[in-house]
Amino acid sequence: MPIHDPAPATEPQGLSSQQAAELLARDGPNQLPGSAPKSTLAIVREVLTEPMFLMLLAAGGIYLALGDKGEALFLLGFVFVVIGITLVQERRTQRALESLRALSAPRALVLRDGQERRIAGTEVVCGDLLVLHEGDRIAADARLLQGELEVDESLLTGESVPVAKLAGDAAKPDAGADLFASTVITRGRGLARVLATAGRTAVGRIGADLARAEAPPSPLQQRSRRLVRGLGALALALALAQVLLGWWWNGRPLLDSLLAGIALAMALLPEEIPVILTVFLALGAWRLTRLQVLTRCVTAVETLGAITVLAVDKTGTLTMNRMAVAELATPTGHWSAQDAQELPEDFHRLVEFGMLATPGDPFDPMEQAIQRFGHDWLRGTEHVHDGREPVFEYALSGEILAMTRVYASGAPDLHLLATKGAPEAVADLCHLDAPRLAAVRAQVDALAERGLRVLGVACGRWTGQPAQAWPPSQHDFDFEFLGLLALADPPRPEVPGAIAECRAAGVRVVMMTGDHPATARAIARQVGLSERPEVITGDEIGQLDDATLRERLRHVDLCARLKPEHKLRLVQLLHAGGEVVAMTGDGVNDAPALKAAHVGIAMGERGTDVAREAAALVLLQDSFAHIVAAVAQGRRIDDNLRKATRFVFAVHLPIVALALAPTLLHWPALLLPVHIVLMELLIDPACSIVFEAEPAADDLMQRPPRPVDDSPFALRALLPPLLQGAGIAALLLAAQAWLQAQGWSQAQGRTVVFGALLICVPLLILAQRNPARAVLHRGAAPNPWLRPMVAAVGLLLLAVLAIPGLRQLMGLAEVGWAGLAAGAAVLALCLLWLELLRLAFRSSASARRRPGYSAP
Ligand SMILES: Nc1ncnc2c1ncn2[C@@H]1O[C@H](COP(=O)(O)OP(=O)(O)OP(=O)(O)O)[C@@H](O)[C@H]1O
Ligand SMILES: [Cu+]
Repeated sequence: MPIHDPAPATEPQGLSSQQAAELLARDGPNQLPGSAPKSTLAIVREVLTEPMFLMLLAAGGIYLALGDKGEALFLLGFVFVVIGITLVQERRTQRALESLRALSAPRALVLRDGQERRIAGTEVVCGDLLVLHEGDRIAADARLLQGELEVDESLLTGESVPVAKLAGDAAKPDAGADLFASTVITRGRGLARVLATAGRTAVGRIGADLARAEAPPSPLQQRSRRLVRGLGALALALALAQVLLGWWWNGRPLLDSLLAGIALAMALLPEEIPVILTVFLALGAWRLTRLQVLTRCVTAVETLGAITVLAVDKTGTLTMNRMAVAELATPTGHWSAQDAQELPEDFHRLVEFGMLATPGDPFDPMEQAIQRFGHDWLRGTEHVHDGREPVFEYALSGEILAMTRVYASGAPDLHLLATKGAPEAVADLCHLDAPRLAAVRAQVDALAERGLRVLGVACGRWTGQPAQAWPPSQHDFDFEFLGLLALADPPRPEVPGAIAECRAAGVRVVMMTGDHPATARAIARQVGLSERPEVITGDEIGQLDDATLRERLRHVDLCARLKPEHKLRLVQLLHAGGEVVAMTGDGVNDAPALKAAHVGIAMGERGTDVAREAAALVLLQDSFAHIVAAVAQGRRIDDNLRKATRFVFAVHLPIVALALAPTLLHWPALLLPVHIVLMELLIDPACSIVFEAEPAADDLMQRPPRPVDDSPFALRALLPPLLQGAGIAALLLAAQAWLQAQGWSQAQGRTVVFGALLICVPLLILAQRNPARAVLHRGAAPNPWLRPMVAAVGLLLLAVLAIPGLRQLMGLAEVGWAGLAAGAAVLALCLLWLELLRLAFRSSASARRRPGYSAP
């Protein structure tokens, strides 16, 4: 093996875009079969098996049997309306989910026309050159041509130990250079040529189902399922009671009683609840994409609103990740780039070895900054060694925060070493004596205090037999300490505002960084993250037991020099302490912590595939402000979910009461199936469209996070709407009784009651909006769907009152001005009841409100 680097013959070009397009057309997209979107047919089939639909059919059938063709046609006509609404809703939801899936589909970095290009994984074709980095999921079967990799192939082999891959020949089969689609690179970089795509890959052949396993149901989903099951059973029992009571007790014909039972069951079935959940979360996720936040796990949308701790890394999230070397320090001197005209000779060796310790064409912005700096300030000197490749490399590891590159020299058994890394680690490698160590520490602190990221640089020589066995550790060399490179990375301008917003919202922000404590503290001060200067480091964390660490965590917002396993432990401890934790991360090693957090957030721009796949959310633009905006969006969705749930309960109670009470009171039937179907037709879109579009409350980010286990289905949450509904039911029943006593016909009474009930739908929508405002108050941010909803109710009412055929079909009668007056009076009383309830609950709520948020 030659010691001197064989210069690459030509720069690899990759395919041309035209070749790639032709190959794509010939071979088809690089996609494993499976996961096709739901077809219209499947949706229709789903609708056809829904209880609501079956009951509509049954009711229509009974009307036919009774010889009431008009009613039968009317109900069967609704069947189509119901299918239509469901289809539209499903399509909306599906579209939202599909656009998410398309965005989160795997991507690949390829060389095309000689340029690196990031394309969708499905567009990779045979012959493409893949540029591979640590943390990538390989897009297709390929052969490694350049570089060295370690790959996790557990997906194929079940073997969890990473496999080493060495560059091989593109033409010859070579097991050591073969890469397989869907396996993950855990270390290294490389260039590989694609050999097979789609179903022709190794995974494709074994038919592995890589579609992400469905996430387990969230607590909210579990609760809603339990509720739906309970209400369903109740509906069945009450409907049965209704039939039997009507038949035996009231002596009505069986078919009539059956109709009444079906009507009651329709009113009771809580089919809106699951619809609300799916629609709100799916559309919520879709709305988040507009904030450049991609949702990989839809239930995270709901958890976002309950976040109490936001654990963020520093570089790229709080800062711009736009690094530049700002200052240099050697044991004897200090240099600052500001106002400098030239770089004195004394600093040349420091910069030269800083560059030698860095790949020539680096991926890491920090390393790019070092190369850029060197090229700017050492231009024309003999210290720049472009194109010189090391013969061996020691990578950065958890144990030693430094990396060494080994170069061949002119002499056959002499090698030059260049090292850079965390200053402590480099000083340690150089075995500095106590006074020199103290001097370096003072220099590091002074630089870090200004928010700079500090790296130590050292050089070394090694005389030994090359290429046979390299010493196992960097500690086996002798190094000479050259000095410090200090890099500036300015804070993002939007971060201080976003952090203030978090504080107002009762969300604690904790910094978890791998950087030096003093740098962490300085950046935290610059962005206003914490007034508490205390920093806890990874080493300290390693020495504390869980109880002590949890106690410390209450008072410390800054965690520095963390390794990934520390991050995992911190997240778990916060979790165990009752916090709801969102955490950002980007590296391969961050994946476990991202999974452990309630909401793992991967940084899309610099994040690895592995981090993305472990996270629930992916930021398409790495900015802290987007996270905070997403939290606000999560809170809004949670609010609206609660409003819609309250509405469902409030509006169904009067319907149920008006269907059930007449049987118990020996009255003739008041609400018929047609009425109930008409009501349901209004309720469905009210839930899934009007409430979904409800704008955020003004105090959304000024109140503490909701408790995690605060269920929207708890009795405490449902008491106000149940009382609203009960009051309205009582008023409507009283109206019917009073009108009958005044000698109005049964149909006239029903007309007044049904008309009032219709108008109560928009009233009840308004009543769920903001308890701080009167029911009829116009909110500051209007809901675009409110007017159409009110108009629809008005038109419907007008139609059933004014069109004689329709009126007769619905069992209604002309009521005249007296009827209108009676209806208006009932509605006024309903409104009064809603207002009284609102005021009562508001004062009890403000008495109960917790005294502000106190940091745990
Ligand atoms: N390419 C590198 N070469 C040498 N040292 C490095 C390199 N990358 C990181 N280090 C050292 O390792 C330390 C930890 O790096 P790490 O990448 O874990 O930080 P981080 O978690 O990215 O920090 P942050 O939270 O700011 O994003 C750095 O402070 C630096 O001293
Ligand atoms: Cu309903």
